[in-house]
Amino acid sequence: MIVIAVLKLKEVSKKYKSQQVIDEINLTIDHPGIWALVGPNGVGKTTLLNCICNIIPASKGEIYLLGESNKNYQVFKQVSYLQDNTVLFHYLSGYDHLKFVCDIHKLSKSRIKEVAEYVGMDSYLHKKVGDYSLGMKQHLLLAISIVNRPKLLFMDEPLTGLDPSSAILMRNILLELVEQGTTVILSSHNLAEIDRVTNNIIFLKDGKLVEVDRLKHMETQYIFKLSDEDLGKRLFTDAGYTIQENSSNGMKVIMEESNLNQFIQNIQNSGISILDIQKEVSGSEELYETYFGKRG
Ligand SMILES: Nc1ncnc2c1ncn2[C@@H]1O[C@H](COP(=O)(O)OP(=O)(O)OP(=O)(O)O)[C@@H](O)[C@H]1O
Repeated sequence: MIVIAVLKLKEVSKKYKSQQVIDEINLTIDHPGIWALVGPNGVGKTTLLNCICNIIPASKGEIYLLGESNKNYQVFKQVSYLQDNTVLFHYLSGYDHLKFVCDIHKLSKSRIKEVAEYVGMDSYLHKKVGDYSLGMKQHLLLAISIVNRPKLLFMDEPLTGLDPSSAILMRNILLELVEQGTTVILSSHNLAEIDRVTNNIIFLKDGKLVEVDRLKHMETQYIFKLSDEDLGKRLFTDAGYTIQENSSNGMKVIMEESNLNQFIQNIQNSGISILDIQKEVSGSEELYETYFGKRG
């Protein structure tokens, strides 16, 4: 059986004058899920998404969406792209925008109300976009991008301006879309939120993509605060653990969860008390630091 890739990039490059932003990248995504495109400001995430969606032409290479070339505009019946809010018209209402998109996709007007309710913007649907807040515009962009129930959805910084409850709503909507078979590729700087929705991270660095399965890099660290630090240090070293950090919070060690109880026993048998134990699971933030160095 031939499996048609949801997204396929073949040797794609993009140059602005002499600046090589995307450099002969290859990528195949062949099953539904969420992929996060991550990299520092100015690295080329928007450029790449724009090339994929044929908003700007790639300088070189081939791009296939749902098995079709991105030059075949028909494919965009099933593909959506949530761009930044500069694509919105201030003098039109949310309803006007959605009506326009529904007309293009030949969807009935009832879908406008349905999607507005779904993303929580029904109370300001008829207001002019010029009077929207940043978060309200983001809700509208989300509504526009999902109104056609896309099979493939690209999102450039979808969390911009969202308050915590809107971010939770966005997360739930993304997870629901994936359950229904949609593939989502989103760029975001919000690594904590990315960790909540996916383990598939694609780093963009020096024009190249690095695909990472976060699960394979996840480490559990425990911070132990003990009544006797010197004896504690010796216990860790004797058991073969390296203390990663020693601060007023305690001593941080990488330890598999299955070894924790045994180690607690060792500590208790040695006669010292455990004042506190905290657990930390490394996420995209730590992975990001290995590729790009510490943030801020
Ligand atoms: N139209 C353009 N003409 C010339 N250079 C451009 C153009 N658009 C973007 N660039 C340059 O390409 C590089 C990548 O920009 P891009 O907006 O794709 O980065 P990004 O990763 O999306 O950044 P951010 O995280 O800040 O949104 C930057 O150096 C930018 O200055």
